[in-house]
Amino acid sequence: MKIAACQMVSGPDVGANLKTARRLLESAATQGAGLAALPEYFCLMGQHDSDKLALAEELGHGPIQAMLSLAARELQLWIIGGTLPIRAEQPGRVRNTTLVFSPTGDVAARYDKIHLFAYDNGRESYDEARVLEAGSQPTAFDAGGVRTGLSVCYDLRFPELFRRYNPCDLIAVPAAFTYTTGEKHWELLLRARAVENQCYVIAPAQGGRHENGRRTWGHSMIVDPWGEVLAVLPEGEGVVCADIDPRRLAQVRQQLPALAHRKL
Ligand SMILES: NC(=O)CCC(=O)C(=O)O
Repeated sequence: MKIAACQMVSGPDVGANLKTARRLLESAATQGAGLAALPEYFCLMGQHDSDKLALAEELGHGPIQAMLSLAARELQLWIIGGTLPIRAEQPGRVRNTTLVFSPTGDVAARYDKIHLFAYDNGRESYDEARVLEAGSQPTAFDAGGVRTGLSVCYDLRFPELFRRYNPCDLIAVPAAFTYTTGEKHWELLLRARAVENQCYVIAPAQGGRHENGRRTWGHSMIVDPWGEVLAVLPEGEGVVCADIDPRRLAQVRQQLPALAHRKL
C-alpha cells in the first residue's frame, strides 16, 4: 500500500484549514495512496490553547468529522485524522484526538493523546495540560491488512507506548513539533522508534511559521523498518508518499530478529 503524510501550516481560520486538508488528501489519492495522514492540530493553530474549547466536537458529530468522513468515502482512502478536539469529561478541557476513517467513511479507530507536552526554555513555553485531558488507551487498527498503531507528537518520546503496538507494520505520529525541539530530536526519535520496533513510521507534521507566531519544525517523514528515511518534506504545505512493503518488514525481522529476542 502507498501511504501519504500531509504537511500543513495551519492557522486560526478553521474553514481554510479544512479546505487545505481536503486539497492535500485529494493530492494523496491522486498520487495513488491508500492511506493518508494529517498532522496534529490540522484544523486549528489558534492564538490561545483555549481556542480549542470552542471547536470541540462530540464524537460522531460536527463539521471536522463530516469533512474527514466524506473525504475518506469520496477518495476511497484510509484517513488518519491528525488530531481534532473532542469534548472531554472534565469541563474546560478537550481531548486531543486522532480519528481514523475507513474508505466507507466510518470511524475505524480513536486515539486520545496520552502524553501532554510541556516545555519552557525561558523564551518559548507550552503546557498542554492547561486545556487538554490526557488519554490512557494505546490504540491500533487494521488498514486493509496494514496493522497500524497510533500516537501523537510528544508521545514520540515515550518508547514504552510504541512497544505496546508490537508487532505492527506501521506506527503513525501526527505532530506539531516545535522548531526548537524538532531541529534536535525529531528525525532521531522517529528513526529510533522505527528501528527498535522494526516497522514503518509515518509522521505528518505542521511545518512553518503560523499566524499565531509559533514556528513548527515540519519535516514530515516516512521511515522504513531499517531506519531509512523514505520521504521527507522540510517546510510548507505538501504531501510525501512511500510504499509499505511487507517483504521489507519480513526481511528486516528475519535478518535481525531483535523483536524475537526481547526479554523484558
Ligand atoms: N505538540 C507537541 O506535542 C509538541 C511536542 C514537541 O515539540 C516535542 O519536542 O516533544
